[in-house]
Parts: sequence; C-alpha cells; structure tokens
Amino acid sequence: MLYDYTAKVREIEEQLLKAMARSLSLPEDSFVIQFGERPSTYVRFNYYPPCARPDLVIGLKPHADGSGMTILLQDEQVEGLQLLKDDQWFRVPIMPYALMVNIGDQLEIISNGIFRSPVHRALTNSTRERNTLAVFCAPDPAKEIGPVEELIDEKRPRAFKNIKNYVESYFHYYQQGRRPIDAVRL
Ligand SMILES: O=C(O)CCC(=O)C(=O)O
Ligand SMILES: [Fe+2]
Repeated sequence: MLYDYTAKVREIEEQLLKAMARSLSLPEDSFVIQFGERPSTYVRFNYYPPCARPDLVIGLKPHADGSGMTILLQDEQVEGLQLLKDDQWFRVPIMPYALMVNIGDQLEIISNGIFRSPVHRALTNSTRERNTLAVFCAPDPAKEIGPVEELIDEKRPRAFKNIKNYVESYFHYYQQGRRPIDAVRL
C-alpha cells in the first residue's frame, strides 16, 4: 500500500514540476530532467505523542526540507505544522484528505531561487497524539543539480553552486542548526 501511495505521489509531483516549469515559460521537462532517471523517494512517518509541556518541547525543530518537493499527508484531526514567513510563524490548517505540497531546498536551487523552500516546524500538544506522512521526492543523488540556465540572467544572477548528493551535506549542517542551503549559496 505504501508503495502504491508513493508511486501515485511521484506522478503528482512530476505533474506539478512540469506545471511549475511551464508557469515560468520553460520547456516543461526543465525541472524533471534534473531529478534524473532514478530520482530518490524517502518516506517518513512522523509520530508526535501527547506532551505534558508543549510550551517547552517542540515536535520537529525548525528546518527546510532537503528534498526537491515534499508531499505531506497531515493528521486528519490534529493540527501542528507551522510555516515561517517574514519572521512570523503561521499555522497550516488541517484539511482532511488534502495533500500539502512543500518546496524543498533542491527545487529552490534548481529554480535559481524563484521557488522558495520555507522553514517550518511541528508543535506538540498536551492532549492528542498526531501522525503525519511525508514523502520526500528528490533528485538522483548521483546527478549534479544546479540552477536552470534559462533562469539565470543579469537581473537574476546565478544564486547557487551546482551540487551532487545534496541530502548528504544537508544532514551535516542540520545537526549544527544551520541552513544547509546557505552552504551552496553564491
Ligand atoms: O509533521 C509535520 O507536520 C511536518 C513534518 C515535516 O516537516 C517533515 O517530516 O519534514
Ligand atoms: Fe519538513
């Protein structure tokens, strides 16, 4: 069942990548191509048990995803996800059966910073457990990725270096509480 789910999620992801490329007047495969022939898919079940001191304990610390795109199935009943925008945290409301699409760092790199990878976190609460399912869709780690040439010009100079296996360096910086994408920023 998980296999069927992730296979379908990948189809959605590909359609979204194509639509996003078209929205920038690029050939529709411009982003998909960078994911390579063997893109990687990681799945994480997040379980947040009730926590007596949600004021002191965070469920998942602030981070931006290291994927290209993450498709999150939120808990149907319990809210907890928040997004950072302009130094303020915004709640992401629950919508049963809706998929939450989140841009990851690698798509920010590929799109030369046009699509941004937002910092987000998950809170805990004292009464109810919360479950979410995240599918991280990322380029083949063996494939070098970098800003699409057509998105680089004088007005928008190249913002990132090319990189291979971004996820590996991601965890190195994550552990230090730093934003991994800053390491490839020019
Ligand atoms: O559980 C959530 O709402 C967020 C999960 C998340 O951000 C992640 O798994 O990277
Ligand atoms: Fe995340």
